[in-house]
Amino acid sequence: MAEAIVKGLLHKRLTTPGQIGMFNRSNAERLEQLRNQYGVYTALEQSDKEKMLQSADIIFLAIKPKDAAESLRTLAPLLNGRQMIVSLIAGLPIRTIERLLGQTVPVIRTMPNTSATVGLGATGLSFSDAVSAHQRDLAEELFRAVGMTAVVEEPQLDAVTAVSGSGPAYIYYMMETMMAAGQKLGLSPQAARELTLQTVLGAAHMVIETGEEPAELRRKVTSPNGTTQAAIETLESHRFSEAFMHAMERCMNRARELGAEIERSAGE
Ligand SMILES: NC(=O)C1=CN([C@@H]2O[C@H](COP(=O)(O)OP(=O)(O)OC[C@H]3O[C@@H](n4cnc5c(N)ncnc54)[C@H](OP(=O)(O)O)[C@@H]3O)[C@@H](O)[C@H]2O)C=CC1
Ligand SMILES: O=C(O)[C@@H]1CCC=N1
Repeated sequence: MAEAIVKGLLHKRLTTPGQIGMFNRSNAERLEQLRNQYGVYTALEQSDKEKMLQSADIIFLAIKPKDAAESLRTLAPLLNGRQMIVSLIAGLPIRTIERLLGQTVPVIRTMPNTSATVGLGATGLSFSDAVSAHQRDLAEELFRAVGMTAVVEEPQLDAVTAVSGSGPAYIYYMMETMMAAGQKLGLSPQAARELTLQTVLGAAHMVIETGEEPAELRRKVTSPNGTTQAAIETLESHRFSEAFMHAMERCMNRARELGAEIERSAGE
């Protein structure tokens, strides 16, 4: 996810590689690849990581929820009151970030998605009380450079995760199935892939460019007693819509569980 944002920011020329520093826990090969590909600074040694954090204006937290508590505890003594923290971590509440840091700092909690890589990301944002108007504008500008943004109340970020954070995976899952089914029905792998891709792209563009609701556009594809009706009825007989609704609820609840797990470990 960090790479998606860096790639998007550089592509839009919102910053320069020399203003970006990246590090991870231990994967030197991955850092070398990022340095070669984007020209960003990277740090391997602990002392270099600390210097990078101390001199940063904006610190992006792009670590997995399971690593959040330890990382935030390590980060706490390196803060100088001037940095702004931007968290991408699913489910992790601002209050837990502040608790783990042991201080009140400007925290921007976000839920982006990987489509930021190609400038078509969708990011939900919420702000802690310590975030100034200027910092809000800056954060929105950063994420607008890689797609669209929506400012929401913090609890709604878990719903944003269910819709757009994890959303690309649902579409890829559907595409995988459409391609496999196309092949099973006799198309070549290439034809099944190309037709699926163009169908997904075209459908999204139709909603954007006609301004019509998906339900209306679907109605226009569905001839009475025709092929589409037969397909949709089959999906409904398998409770597709209900299953999808359950999946998204489960996604949102999982984000909350992840946050609660970190909160528990913050108290230990
Ligand atoms: N992937 C997605 O589509 C989205 C992800 N997110 C959120 O983004 C976050 C990152 O996810 P994702 O990019 O998929 O995960 P990745 O596993 O790809 O990246 C996590 C990175 O964190 C590094 N890391 C772990 N512990 C530390 C540490 N103590 N200090 C420094 N670096 C550390 C890892 O380094 P190393 O490899 O060396 O261990 C790795 O580079 C998650 O919290 C996720 O919820 C949000 C929206 C979408
Ligand atoms: O699967 C995950 O936990 C992360 C958060 C949103 C997308 N990927």
